Amino acid sequence: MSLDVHVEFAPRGVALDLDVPAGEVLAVLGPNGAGKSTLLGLLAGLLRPTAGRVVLDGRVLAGDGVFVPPHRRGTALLAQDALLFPHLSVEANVAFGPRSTGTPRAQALARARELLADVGLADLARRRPRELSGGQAQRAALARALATGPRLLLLDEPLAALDVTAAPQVRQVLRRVLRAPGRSAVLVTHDPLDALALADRVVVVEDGRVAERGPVQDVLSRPRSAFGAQLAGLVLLPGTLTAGGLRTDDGTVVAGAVTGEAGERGVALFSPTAVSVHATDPGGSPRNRWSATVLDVTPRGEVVRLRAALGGHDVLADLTVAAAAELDLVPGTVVHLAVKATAVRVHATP
Ligand SMILES: Nc1ncnc2c1ncn2[C@@H]1O[C@H](COP(=O)(O)OP(=O)(O)OP(=O)(O)O)[C@@H](O)[C@H]1O
Repeated sequence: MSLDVHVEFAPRGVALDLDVPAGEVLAVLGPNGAGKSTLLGLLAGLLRPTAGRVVLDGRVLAGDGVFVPPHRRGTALLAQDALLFPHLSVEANVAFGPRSTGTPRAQALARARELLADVGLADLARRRPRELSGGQAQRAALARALATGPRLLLLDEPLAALDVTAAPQVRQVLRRVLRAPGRSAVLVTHDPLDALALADRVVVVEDGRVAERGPVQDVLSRPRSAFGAQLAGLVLLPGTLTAGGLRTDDGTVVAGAVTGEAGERGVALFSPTAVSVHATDPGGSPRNRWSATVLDVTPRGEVVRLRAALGGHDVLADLTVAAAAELDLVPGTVVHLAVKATAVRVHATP
């Protein structure tokens, strides 16, 4: 599967160019109203482009006078809310798509149970949707989306409606499902962690246009667009997961809350506001204490942003102007950075 998109939707000022090579997951990030949902609508066949084309695997889905309706596109959409049929059991919800395209009942149910097992819901197959938690319902909706055997999965903020305990579980399930061979997807999200954990590449959409694109870690660590820069409020340290965090390739040990298995590649991520800066090793409770070399200092409104080299990586820290004045932050100075382990998220990446 490969997706080639060059579309306009004039009523909303949207004109987007993007492609998804076979087997890749593309994250679409951008501010409110940028055109992300419009893009998914154009891909799913809910909106008809005013110009341009959507081509999936060499087949024109929209454009050149062609408009393939949603149910014939080979795409499946997973929305923020699970939207399960309330009167059907979970397994009947999952079997619904295959049944409606003529798959015999027994076969559709068998496939539904397999998919429910894949998303960790084998034991809940006979329940009604109202008897599921939000995270379980979203996993059932994912199984239902997969049941039609889509060539392209479209995910619209799939974790946004979930609470802080359910989101990591569903993110893990999504990660496994999206990494299955040959699976391609477009994932609209607000959360850079979703992009890091689930996607190969990212496009940042602003004002209906692609503002930047590239591998997720590149865009998030060296953003060029305004929205990307907003996300770049984050520090990203790539490395290998350990039981309690991550070790970078140059040996920095980072403690944090880990999602994933020791030995997997991943990133540690934290906010520059979580970093405290000291002239001498502060000792004490924060579990992450590193020495780093000052690269530069930039005023940013109320705070001063310090960029320092930690091994081969840049770390950012936001300090008050008073704190910055007390420290001698000239380039080349060695400073001590401290970050509480509770402020650090470590996640496996594709
Ligand atoms: N149903 C609609 N009718 C008319 N205009 C719309 C409609 N939905 C969205 N728009 C407009 O189209 C533009 C793109 O909106 P879209 O919903 O695609 O953005 P988005 O990036 O998905 O935003 P969000 O992150 O808030 O969901 C915005 O200017 C929006 O106001």
